[in-house]
Amino acid sequence: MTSQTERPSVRAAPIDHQRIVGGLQGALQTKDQAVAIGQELAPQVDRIYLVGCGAPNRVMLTLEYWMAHAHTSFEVKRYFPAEFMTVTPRLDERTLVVLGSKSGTTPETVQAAEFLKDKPCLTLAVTGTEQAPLARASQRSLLMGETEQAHTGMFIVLQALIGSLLQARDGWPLLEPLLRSLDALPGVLVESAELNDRRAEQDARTYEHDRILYHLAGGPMFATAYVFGVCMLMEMQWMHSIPIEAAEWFHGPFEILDAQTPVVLLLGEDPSRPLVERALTFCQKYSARLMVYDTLDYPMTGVDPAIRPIVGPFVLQAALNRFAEHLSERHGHHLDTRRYMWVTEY
Ligand SMILES: N[C@@H]1[C@@H](O)[C@H](O)[C@@H](COP(=O)(O)O)O[C@@H]1O
Repeated sequence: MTSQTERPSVRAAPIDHQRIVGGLQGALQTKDQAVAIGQELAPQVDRIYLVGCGAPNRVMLTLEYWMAHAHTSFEVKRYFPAEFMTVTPRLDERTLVVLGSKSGTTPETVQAAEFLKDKPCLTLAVTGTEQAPLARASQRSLLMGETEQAHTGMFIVLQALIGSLLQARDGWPLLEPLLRSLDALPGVLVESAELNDRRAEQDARTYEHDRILYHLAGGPMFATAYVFGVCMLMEMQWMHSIPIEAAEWFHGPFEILDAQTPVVLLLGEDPSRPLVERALTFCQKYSARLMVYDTLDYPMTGVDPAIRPIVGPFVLQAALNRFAEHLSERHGHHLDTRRYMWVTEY
């Protein structure tokens, strides 16, 4: 670790209201098209495969969770693109394959779309622009535009699509409050980042020298444990940072906990909350080095109460982004620095 005087000048990016809200306008406009495609495809499709790497795959995890919870009559399965091509699941004319990639250039995701070209199924890409290789290789696309906010943008578009499919096919009653709440989400991200900034800075000071962090979450909130733990701290800070499902905590992982072990616990308002609360009670007994982030602490202005559990993972993500920004400043390690990804052959 470099000392204060030698530390390279990396600064936590300020919270830029216009960049966040402006960066999500493309996704908000496209969500109406996503709803229309959902209504059109609902009677034509029986199986939905959700295919993406990294963060898009975890956005899809939240969709898969809510579709199971709604007792959907669709068969739904989520895949990593590389695995999707080796498993080659059933693909027929009543199969919809949704491929998500923020950049639209991730090789495995583009290869999966190419692989599907001579199959009878429907393909739908969710990505930035129509020039993206993924959009070119897919039959249809939902586009978010060029944006730094593609993570939440992908959620907005995919959740609108899935909400519409669920309403048309299974009579899901929450589409209208969902769409209203998605309109409010960009402002909520700014609100949540601002609300957490001071605490995030304090947490970054407290945990600056820790190189190992565990993240505990359940249900759809596991997406946030993964994106924060792996995409942000492992990939962007080179920390040993491990997300664990709360439902699995008592089946091995809890043996690692001692009084020095830092754990980030993420609590949402979805049905998995009691699983995380049980893990929290245990952690409080054996360690004082816990960071508890709870969506109940966030007002989510403009979000319908019934939709809070659905958007909760993205609200905590916005709050935790501040923690990553402040850690990057204290580590002198910019969030864009990679040693292998996009730099070497792999
Ligand atoms: N942290 C994310 C990864 O999770 C993701 O795999 C990669 C490619 O993502 P995409 O296919 O959305 O462009 O981008 C970032 O590095």
